Amino acid sequence: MVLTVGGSDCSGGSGVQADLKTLLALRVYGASAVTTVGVQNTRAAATLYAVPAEVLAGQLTAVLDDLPVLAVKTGLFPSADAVAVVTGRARSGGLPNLVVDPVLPDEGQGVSRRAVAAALDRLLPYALVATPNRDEASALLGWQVATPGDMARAAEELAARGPKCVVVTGGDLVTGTEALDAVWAGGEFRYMSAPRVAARNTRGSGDVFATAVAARLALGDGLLDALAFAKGLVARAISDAAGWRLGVGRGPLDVFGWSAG
Ligand SMILES: Nc1ncnc2c1ncn2[C@@H]1O[C@H](COP(=O)(O)OP(=O)(O)O)[C@@H](O)[C@H]1O
Ligand SMILES: Cc1ncc(COP(=O)(O)OP(=O)(O)O)c(N)n1
Repeated sequence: MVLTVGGSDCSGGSGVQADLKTLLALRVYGASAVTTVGVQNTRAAATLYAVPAEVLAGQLTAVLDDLPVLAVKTGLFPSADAVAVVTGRARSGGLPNLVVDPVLPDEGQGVSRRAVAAALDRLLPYALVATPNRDEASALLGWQVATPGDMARAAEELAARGPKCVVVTGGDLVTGTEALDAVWAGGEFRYMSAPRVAARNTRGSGDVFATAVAARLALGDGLLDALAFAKGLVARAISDAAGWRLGVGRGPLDVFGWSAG
């Protein structure tokens, strides 16, 4: 089973809702610890209502002290304090196969994006895998990650901070026909590529990708196999959702493959 730690997206397209659906699609039991409640939909960015740090800590204890968690995935945190709760558990060795998707909140409403990024930097040493997109990698590193070459350099620099593997995802990088991710794993670099799907429904693609990695690790895959599986799943799920009209904005992925029949 996998524990996902992240924000609630009431519209169901990202956050813990996307994670739990992805786990279900992969026949992996999922538990969740909610860091923040997002009021959001396909049109509007989230207004976040943080769950108190002690409630987050209580959720982690309730799940980890009882259930056989084989991998943990983290997503959106509303504050540095919330990240610190998870880092505390990680430090005591309690978070197996930790996949950190360093989703950053928007600045404002008392939220400091910079403080959350700094706190995530302290969680990274405990991660087996980190999966920042270009924007998140830029915030963590303090320089602009723009080109595929930058993504490669960013993956290596972030790996030097502790994770065994870093995938800098390039979902928003339109440079041709491929959706390109930069992977640093086991001291070696490679690009991971799949045909770019021309689709508007890509909400939660980072969540689906990172959760699929955690799920496959929990099922016993090696690291590179888990990454390859997740890459294929996310491309297929974006493609299958291409005809969906769930909300007027950027809609969710078809993780179950319903459209494919
Ligand atoms: N249009 C697309 N076609 C195929 N793969 C995509 C597309 N958009 C994103 N991906 C893939 O989805 C995964 C998540 O990447 P990304 O969208 O960058 O994450 P995030 O949602 O965190 O910004 C990556 O493997 C990326 O290459
Ligand atoms: C609650 C919540 N909202 C938004 C996100 C971001 O999801 P992600 O997959 O990283 O990015 P998009 O593809 O939706 O831009 C989240 N993780 N949690």
